[in-house]
Amino acid sequence: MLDVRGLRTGYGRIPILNGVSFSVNEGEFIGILGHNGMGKTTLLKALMGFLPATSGRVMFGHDDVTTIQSYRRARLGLGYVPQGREIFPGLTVYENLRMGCITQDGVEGDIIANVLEEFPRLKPLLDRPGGALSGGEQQLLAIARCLCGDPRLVLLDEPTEGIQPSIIDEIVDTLQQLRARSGLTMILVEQNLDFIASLSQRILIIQKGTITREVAPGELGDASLVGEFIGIAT
Ligand SMILES: Nc1ncnc2c1ncn2[C@@H]1O[C@H](COP(=O)(O)OP(=O)(O)OP(=O)(O)O)[C@@H](O)[C@H]1O
Repeated sequence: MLDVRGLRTGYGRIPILNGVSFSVNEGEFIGILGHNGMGKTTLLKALMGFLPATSGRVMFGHDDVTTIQSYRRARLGLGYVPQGREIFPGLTVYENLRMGCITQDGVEGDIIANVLEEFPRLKPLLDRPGGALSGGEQQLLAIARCLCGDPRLVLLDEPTEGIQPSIIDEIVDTLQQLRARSGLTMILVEQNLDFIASLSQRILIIQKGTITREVAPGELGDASLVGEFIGIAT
């Protein structure tokens, strides 16, 4: 579904991604792990087209999306849930979901009702300002808003950051159900090893702007591997 070859990008003249190559099959959940500052968020931004590729190629299905604008990538089925969630705090939960429908031709109310079936916790909160939700509820809202755009591949950046454990479990359950029911594909950037291990089929390790290794979820229990390649204490 996604094939990335030799992708390079950076900020101004500072190179951050130095030739990233990997591929994702339809229905797969792929985790990306790495030290702080290794380029995980930069990779997701480059895949969405928020940062231009300086070289390399990104194929999404049969489409070469390397140079096309972000809104066209979204229309082709790429969805993005940014780090920090970036919901609209002054808009209600329902209005936030309406924003997610902007690229869609269907009936807005039907799209939102359909998505809310997977997010029962949001149903009683529809009239509440997004900024009045807890961090976990905001994360669920950000994922639900993304799904209103009917993505085939979702890029999810550090969804557990600053969120209490009970809602982290709920996010895991929600994403597992989505995978089972809708065959969603996902690239997940995370620092929470339990979270990434329970959702990912394969985990790619990013070091200094390249993918250096692929590990199975079970290998994240190996403290020496985690310390050497990921730098997170278990
Ligand atoms: N807007 C920017 N301008 C210049 N440099 C940036 C910018 N955003 C990020 N960087 C730098 O790019 C590098 C990669 O950042 P990135 O956010 O992709 O890392 P990350 O692996 O997602 O880290 P974290 O786990 O801390 O979110 C870092 O050195 C960072 O300081």
